Amino acid sequence: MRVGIGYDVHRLVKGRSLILGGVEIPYHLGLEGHSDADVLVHAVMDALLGAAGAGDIGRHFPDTDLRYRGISSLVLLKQVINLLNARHWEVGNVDAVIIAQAPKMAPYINRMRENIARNMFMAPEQVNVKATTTEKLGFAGRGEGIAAQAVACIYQGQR
Ligand SMILES: Nc1ccn([C@@H]2O[C@H](COP(=O)(O)O)[C@@H](O)[C@H]2O)c(=O)n1
Ligand SMILES: C[C@@]1(CO)OP(=O)(O)OP(=O)(O)OC[C@H]1O
Repeated sequence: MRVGIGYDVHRLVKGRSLILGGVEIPYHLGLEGHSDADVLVHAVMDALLGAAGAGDIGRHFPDTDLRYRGISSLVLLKQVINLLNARHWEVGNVDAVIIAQAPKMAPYINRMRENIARNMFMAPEQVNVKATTTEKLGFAGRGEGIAAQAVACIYQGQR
């Protein structure tokens, strides 16, 4: 069994959609990035790749590659799972936290969890998503960006 950690930050800007865990959240700002900038899914992918000793998302999906421009991060998540499965890794569970002063994530958490689990070929019970503010401290607290952290546990499946 192995564990991995993932952390990502994206800047909040005007003129972009706010997509977290594959859910489009109504808000006057969205996250800037080459892909859909789904910071939550990025943290989950990095946790999975880290657990497998397989680098990080920047290495697998470079932001200089036009194929990834505007892509749904859930599509990339599925590719990460396929990569892990090809190395005989199965995922035990994933736990993640979104760090955002606003908007309120609670109404969307279950859909995020279901989206992430579905794209990992897992049951929703194997995925946990949480949210916290930073009590208005730091970049997240000032609403300049959103961060996410994740941990993943993987194990070698039957060959
Ligand atoms: N963007 C957010 C942040 C937090 N929540 C929920 O509120 C609870 C309390 O947050 P604190 O930062 O004050 O501890 C937290 O446990 C989440 O359930 C949220 O929905 N969206
Ligand atoms: C996901 C990728 C895919 O091109 O693009 P971004 O959305 O910019 O995300 P980031 O976390 O900055 O880096 C990983 C990128 O390679």
